[in-house]
Amino acid sequence: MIKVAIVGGTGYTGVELLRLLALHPHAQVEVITSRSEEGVRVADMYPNLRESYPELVFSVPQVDKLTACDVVFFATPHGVAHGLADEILQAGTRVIDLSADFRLEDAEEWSQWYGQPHGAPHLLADAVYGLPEVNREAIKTARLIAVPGCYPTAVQLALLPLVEAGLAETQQIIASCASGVSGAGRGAKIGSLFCEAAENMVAYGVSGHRHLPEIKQGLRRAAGQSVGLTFVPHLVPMIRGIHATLYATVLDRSLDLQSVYEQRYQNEPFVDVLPAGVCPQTRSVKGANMCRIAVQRPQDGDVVVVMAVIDNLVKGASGQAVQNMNIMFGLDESSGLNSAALIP
Ligand SMILES: NC(=O)C1=CN([C@@H]2O[C@H](COP(=O)(O)OP(=O)(O)OC[C@H]3O[C@@H](n4cnc5c(N)ncnc54)[C@H](OP(=O)(O)O)[C@@H]3O)[C@@H](O)[C@H]2O)C=CC1
Ligand SMILES: CC(=O)N[C@@H](CCC(=O)OP(=O)(O)O)C(=O)O
Repeated sequence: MIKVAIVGGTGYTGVELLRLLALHPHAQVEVITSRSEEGVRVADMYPNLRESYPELVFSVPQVDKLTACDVVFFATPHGVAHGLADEILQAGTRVIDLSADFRLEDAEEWSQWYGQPHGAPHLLADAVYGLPEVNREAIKTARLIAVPGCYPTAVQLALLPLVEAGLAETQQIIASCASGVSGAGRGAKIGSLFCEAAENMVAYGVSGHRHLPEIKQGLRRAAGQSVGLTFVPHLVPMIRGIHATLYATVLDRSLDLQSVYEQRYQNEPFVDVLPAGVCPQTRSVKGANMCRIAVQRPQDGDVVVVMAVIDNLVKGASGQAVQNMNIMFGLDESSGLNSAALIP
């Protein structure tokens, strides 16, 4: 059994890790932290997990307890893993960070977008960007994983087949995306209140969202050159889900893009290219570690429209984190991750 610690167990991604790991045949959660809920039983805070974790209690983060485990997941706000990862790694425990702390290769760029100094630039060389569909080999031997952000997961998976093969113009790609409210975390914020978010749709971060440099970094690696991207996220009144719509100009209209996408992802357990003409729905991935993608070229024109959906808390965060753990520990990549989506 892999001994697991979760730092930040009361947040949405933390409890999603608990839910997924409860179904995992080769992992056991030994430590779960919360500073505000110290001493509270998981079973009392999350009754849906009563049978899975009857004894597990939230404790404050203590390095010796974390390093007694094989792997530590950070489901914490940005900057927390910077402060703790080094000591944990030095003790031989692996780290899977769901925050953005190690996603950008350039510490200076990170501090510009995140508004604080980078707390562990010396660890960046060890960090592997945990998008298995791109980095599977590097993940196998990694000690420190930077789990991609939710929007970056959907947008990159939607665009990779085009940019890797140089099939689209790469200077003016448009990403129009929508997220459910759980993407903003569990902390109280005006914008997450029911009366603000229900029956409403609003764009935000139009002048620059912190996921822009992460997406551009991934697309640059895939394309072998810098990519021009306009990224506009929206908040929509659902709890879970991301819907990404990408617009790009194809270089060759005669290409069968449906086949290109099907071939690129034919061996990927968690990417599903839908049949031609079918549009993906967020509810088809709710609770599942899956990205469903569709590609169309309306009216046989130059513009390709790619649509991708994920559950922000699963393939966009905790599910992808478990997928990384499976790869790092030499397990079947799908261990504990095969559940179907929840409908409705
Ligand atoms: N929500 C989403 O859809 C996604 C989130 N992410 C990222 O995952 C991370 C967690 O997100 P989410 O679950 O939404 O966040 P939440 O705000 O819901 O939860 C944050 C958790 O971190 C703990 N925490 C806060 N500050 C500290 C600290 N200084 N030291 C230790 N623990 C701390 C909190 O517990 P306590 O204060 O009691 O210790 C809480 O359990 C974030 O970096 C987020 O950006 C990534 C992809 C998607
Ligand atoms: C709806 C909403 O607020 N979404 C968050 C992104 C989700 C997320 O947590 O992404 P990270 O993993 O990069 O932190 C946002 O726009 O900042």
